[in-house]
Amino acid sequence: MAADRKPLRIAIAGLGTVGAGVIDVLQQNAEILAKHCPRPIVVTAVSARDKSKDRGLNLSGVDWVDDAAKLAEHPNVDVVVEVIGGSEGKAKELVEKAIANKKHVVTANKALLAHHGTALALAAERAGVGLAYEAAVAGGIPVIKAMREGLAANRITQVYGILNGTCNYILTQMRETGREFADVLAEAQKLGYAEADPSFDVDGVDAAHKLSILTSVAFGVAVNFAGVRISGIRNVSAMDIAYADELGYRIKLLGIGRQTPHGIEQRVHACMVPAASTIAKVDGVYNAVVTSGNFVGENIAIGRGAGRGPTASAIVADLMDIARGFILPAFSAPAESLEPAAQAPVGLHAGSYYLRLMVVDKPGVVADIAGVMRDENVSLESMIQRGRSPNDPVPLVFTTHETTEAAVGRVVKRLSDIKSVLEPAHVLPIEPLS
Ligand SMILES: NC(=O)c1ccc[n+]([C@@H]2O[C@H](COP(=O)([O-])OP(=O)(O)OC[C@H]3O[C@@H](n4cnc5c(N)ncnc54)[C@H](O)[C@@H]3O)[C@@H](O)[C@H]2O)c1
Ligand SMILES: N[C@@H](CCO)C(=O)O
Ligand code: NA
Repeated sequence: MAADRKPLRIAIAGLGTVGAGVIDVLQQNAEILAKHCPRPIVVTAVSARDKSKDRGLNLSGVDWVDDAAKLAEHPNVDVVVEVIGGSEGKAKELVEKAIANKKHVVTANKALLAHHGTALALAAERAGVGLAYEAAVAGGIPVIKAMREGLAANRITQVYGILNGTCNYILTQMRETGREFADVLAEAQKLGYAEADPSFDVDGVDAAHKLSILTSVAFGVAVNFAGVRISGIRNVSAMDIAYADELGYRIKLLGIGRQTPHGIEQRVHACMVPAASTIAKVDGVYNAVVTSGNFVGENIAIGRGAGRGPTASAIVADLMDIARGFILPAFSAPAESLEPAAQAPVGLHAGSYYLRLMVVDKPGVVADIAGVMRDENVSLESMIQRGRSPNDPVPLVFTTHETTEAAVGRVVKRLSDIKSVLEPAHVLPIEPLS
């Protein structure tokens, strides 16, 4: 059968880090794309906030549209590439209108999909168009493709990983160079890794957006962002990073999705992982996604999770799939069948924990703390107490044997009532990964 060689006409909404990257890939890799894909991919229209800005891009012959939503009804557009960002506003309006006008959508917008993914997937299926978003989860790593296609024969029991490049970059730099959090964040922003509002990165929200999408693809359920228990890395201090090293761990911001007997567990938080584990060695802007399938076993993908090139690479691959006529349901299962799933209660999470307390160094303080742990049935695995300073707060570090999040929560609350404990406890779960 003769291949369809009609150009695939695309519109790009947003010409920032990712939008400009898409144009780079299409132009610089034109030859390789022509080899791999029967239909040329041609940019016919663009929209961004500031028309006069010099972006160093060659946009000759490309139609500039002031209102991005108008790209949805542009007569010379088959696919809308949405790289504006944000779960509401112009990005949502554009994507909804594009689908309604039977145009395929490729997006890097995890916030939009985390909040409206199931409804958009349903609309796309009913309209007979593709909704592709490989760039939205773990940037350049083809994780959606891997899970939806390569691992499709498996029952997935768990998916977890490093899902935010900015946080991983910050934690790596803090550990390796001792630099301050704010300093490293500014650098991640300059490198184009961070979200428009970087609190989405450092408070774990971006990783939670991605996790909610991943769990939907992995477990065949409706996207449930509200079901993710979220915390970020703002409270991870140089002291915790040093103690992690001493205890044989690294601190990583992980997103973890698991099937449990109580429902689906979705968590994003900084945690300690064994220094010898694969994930501990994934540093800088790199992301990693580990999937467990009942026949394939464990599968690990590592690559750059943010930045102009890797993100654009994923978007152009999605465009090539559309050009090849290869369009799958957005979340593995047909959108019609995506049901909300029961979420496991947070307090039931079982595991070991690291607790750092800042205390007044006086007799009896350790006994008081140990008494609280005994009362709550939390068993200690180790304790580090170093240095003496009658005038300054001193750190006291504990690791526990397996307990529950609820029990640790009760311990933390009761410790705050002890006068010699000067700050709320710094708590990090310990994940026994291999
Ligand atoms: N930067 C990354 O590494 C990365 C990686 C994966 C996904 N993403 C996602 O890609 C999207 C874009 O991110 P970015 O880093 O390129 O952001 P950016 O801030 O660099 O670019 C955003 C672009 O959108 C334009 N824009 C904003 N509001 C607009 C509107 N109302 N109409 C038309 N254009 C508008 C801006 O002018 C700008 O050109 C976001 O959803 C982000 O979460 C980014
Ligand atoms: N801000 C995101 C971009 C990639 O999704 C990150 O740092 O991972
Ligand atoms: Na990806």
